[in-house]
Amino acid sequence: MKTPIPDYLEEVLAELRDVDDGATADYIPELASADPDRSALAITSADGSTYSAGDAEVAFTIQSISKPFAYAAAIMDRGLDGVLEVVGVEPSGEAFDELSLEGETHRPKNPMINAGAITAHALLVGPTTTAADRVERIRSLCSRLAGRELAVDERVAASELETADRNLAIAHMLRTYGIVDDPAHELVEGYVRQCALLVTVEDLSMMAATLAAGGVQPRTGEQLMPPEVARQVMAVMAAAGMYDAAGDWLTRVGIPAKSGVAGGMVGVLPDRAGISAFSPRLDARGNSVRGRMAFERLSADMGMHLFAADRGLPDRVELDDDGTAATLVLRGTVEFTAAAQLLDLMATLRRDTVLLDVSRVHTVSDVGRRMTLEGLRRLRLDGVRVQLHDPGEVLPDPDLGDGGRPERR
Ligand SMILES: NC(=O)CC[C@H](N)C(=O)O
Repeated sequence: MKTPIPDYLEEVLAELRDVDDGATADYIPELASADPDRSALAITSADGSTYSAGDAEVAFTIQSISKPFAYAAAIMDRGLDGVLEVVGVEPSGEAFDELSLEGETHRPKNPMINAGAITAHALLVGPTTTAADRVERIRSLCSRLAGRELAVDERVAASELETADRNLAIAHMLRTYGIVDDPAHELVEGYVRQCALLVTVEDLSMMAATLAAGGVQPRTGEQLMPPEVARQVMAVMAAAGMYDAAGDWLTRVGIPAKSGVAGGMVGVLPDRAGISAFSPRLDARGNSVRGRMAFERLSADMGMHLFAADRGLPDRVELDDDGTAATLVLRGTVEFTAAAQLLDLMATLRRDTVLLDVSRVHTVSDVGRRMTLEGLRRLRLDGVRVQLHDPGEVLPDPDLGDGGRPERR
């Protein structure tokens, strides 16, 4: 069998295919000409499995999604206190490119709006750094987070620089209050090149999954930032990642997220997954229209709202295999992560008989149940004899779609 998660992501995208509200960003000429119909989704679980659908191979510029990662790098390079001295953590309730600072301190309100992001960029590496070293710092960190070498799209960077009056105004404003010292043009050029890093949805989901896993890149196992830094970044994303839509987003979708004007979007679910979407048409606030709708659907379907308190103990799955028959043992609470692991195991097993043992499971979420039954259904379609050991009835009425049931053991 084949794991059904990409099929599900395809289905979410298919449902959004006719949505053509919004428009590509027009203040950066190179972005205005992007193909607006592209769309893609990806999820990387906290254990490093990536599932994607749609135009997953298309690269686009990271734009503002670089901000949380540059903030992480600035904290690692200067310490949290050093960063908090010049950039706050309060939601601004304003547009991303607003020329605004806190009243008394003159700090930018948070690192997710441009004023705070340009300041965080200025903090990279150390006080006597060159512009090129700052860009290399963020490029190399993002590359290690994504698990492959990322490059700057110099055409997009050059195009944005031609129309960068607003960001230049922000940098000059920051200089007048002594928040940054470097020449405004140099800072904006570096920041714009940071925003022009080319990524795919799979890269973004892996970068987000690293935050979700407390700074450990789930595929390489490398600790790329201390857990406290990952936590700080995710908390600021929750407070301010969606700019002036942050409160609406956090209550409705419940996934700390960050969007970019090229149409990308990432979300983080601590201990669970990194999620990403791509679709270039933006709403008035600069967030991808289809991306927003895809996140709403994923959150609702998969029970991903951060404040839905129904998770219980961490879940897991184990395999007991004697060569002809395999027993899959689920434990704890079964929601997306354990069910995705279960489906991955089912997809690689080549056995005549598969017994699913749920005797040690205490709760199965709705998404856990649907994913588990779909896996059993697909195994049976492949001609596998499927059996279920469920003395506690945690999977009541296990209909495999066609009215059939697994054999009871
Ligand atoms: N929201 C965004 O993605 C904005 C990023 C863009 N480079 C800018 O600074 O205007």
